[in-house]
Amino acid sequence: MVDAAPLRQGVQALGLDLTEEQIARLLDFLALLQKWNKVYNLTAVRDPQEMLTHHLLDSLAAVAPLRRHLAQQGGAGRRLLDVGSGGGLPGVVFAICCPDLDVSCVDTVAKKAAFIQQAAAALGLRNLHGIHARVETLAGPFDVVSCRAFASLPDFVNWSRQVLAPHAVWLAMKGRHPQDEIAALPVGVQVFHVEQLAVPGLDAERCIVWMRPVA
Ligand SMILES: C[S@@+](CC[C@H](N)C(=O)[O-])C[C@H]1O[C@@H](n2cnc3c(N)ncnc32)[C@H](O)[C@@H]1O
Repeated sequence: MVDAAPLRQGVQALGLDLTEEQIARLLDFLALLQKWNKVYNLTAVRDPQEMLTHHLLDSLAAVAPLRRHLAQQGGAGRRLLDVGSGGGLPGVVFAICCPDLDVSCVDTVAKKAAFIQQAAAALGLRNLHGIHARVETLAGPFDVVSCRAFASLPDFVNWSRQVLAPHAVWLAMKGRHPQDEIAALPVGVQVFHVEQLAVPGLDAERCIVWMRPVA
């Protein structure tokens, strides 16, 4: 089991405002991930401390930028699609931290989508859904389409373009600034912000590439 203290410290370092219930849900999610990873092979990361930094805090680093974007868009009832979500990263973390956001996690692997459904029930998250499909086959509309450790930026936008609502954006979590991938983006996709992230306890470069379609 992971102790709550390092998570609390990380959340504080990120300047995130989370309730006790949200902290408890994050810890419960980590416990579920550890338990079912042994059966389902959800992630290659097995060490509990590493799961905390490399998965939970890494995903939490994108929460403040996401909340800011949602606040700018205004209004509740927004829908996010997390593409190639695997064991639910960052989708489940977004669903816990943004209760007004409806989050769907899509993955081609059935047991991963089933795990998300199971996590939604176990954690009491009515705003979380697991979808077993290839993203290319989905229809939207979604207001935000996210991914982490998924594919190159050109593949990500080409495979998910059809699900975008009007004024929707892509939120791609990346390591180092992916200059080559940005240069290879198709015409009609604009990068409007590359936002650097600092993950507590992780000495690695992280960023969000924010993109939108342009006429
Ligand atoms: C490297 S994992 C990343 C998982 C998670 N996002 C993370 O950060 O830990 C990539 C995931 O994308 C899924 N995937 C690959 N191609 C896909 C597609 N076309 N549509 C949906 N999921 C896909 C794989 O099954 C895998 O679970």
